[in-house]
Amino acid sequence: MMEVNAQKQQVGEYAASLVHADMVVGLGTGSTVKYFVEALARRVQLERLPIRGVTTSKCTAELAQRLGMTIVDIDEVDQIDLTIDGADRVNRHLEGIKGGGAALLFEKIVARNSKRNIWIVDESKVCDVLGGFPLPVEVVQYGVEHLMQLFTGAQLQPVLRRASDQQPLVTDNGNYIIDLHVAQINQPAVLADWLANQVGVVEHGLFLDICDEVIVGGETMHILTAQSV
Ligand SMILES: O=C[C@H](O)[C@H](O)[C@H](O)COP(=O)(O)O
Repeated sequence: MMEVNAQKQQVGEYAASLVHADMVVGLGTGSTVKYFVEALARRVQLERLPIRGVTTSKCTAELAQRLGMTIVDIDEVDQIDLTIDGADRVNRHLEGIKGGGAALLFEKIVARNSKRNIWIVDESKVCDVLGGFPLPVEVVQYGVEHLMQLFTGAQLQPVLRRASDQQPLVTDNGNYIIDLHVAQINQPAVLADWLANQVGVVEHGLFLDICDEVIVGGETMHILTAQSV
């Protein structure tokens, strides 16, 4: 089996080849997207590729700017042509769990405003039923303990995400993340609706009806589409 980082590099570099001149490109977040941004920045330099990027986190914005890419605010563009992002889990219906890197809110806003969304993943991320990775939920800080109790009562096994200093992790938007340790999410749409309706929840990491294609790394890199299900 091809090593995981090699797969991330493989799909990141392939995704960079999908970008064309004059595109507005959504730049996701994470260790897989890092390879994509680096490869795209090389194309920008070598080919003088005129593109503009919209970022999904401070981390990606810093990387892209350091590599010389032109970054614009999402409100400066009418639409994003193509967004390339990673995912923590994806099933064969192209539904995913995202937010392992705490960037789910901006990622979902960028995705919803993109004409086309492509995810790049190593093969360990593909599953039949979503699960096996905690589902991140971004919540406002105020009243977080009450949300924790609500989630506990709903058998969602919540854990407040902490930073390396053991303080609650604060997102780019000043919120907290609660990770729900659900072994299998059999009805993602039902859970997504329920989460979206809870006061204090800003956004959840279930990305449904968003992704158009998934590029999966491995010895035989392949592409999952809605048609291939
Ligand atoms: O918040 C982070 C994002 O949703 C990432 O795209 C996701 O966690 C995948 O990251 P990685 O490529 O590092 O596994």
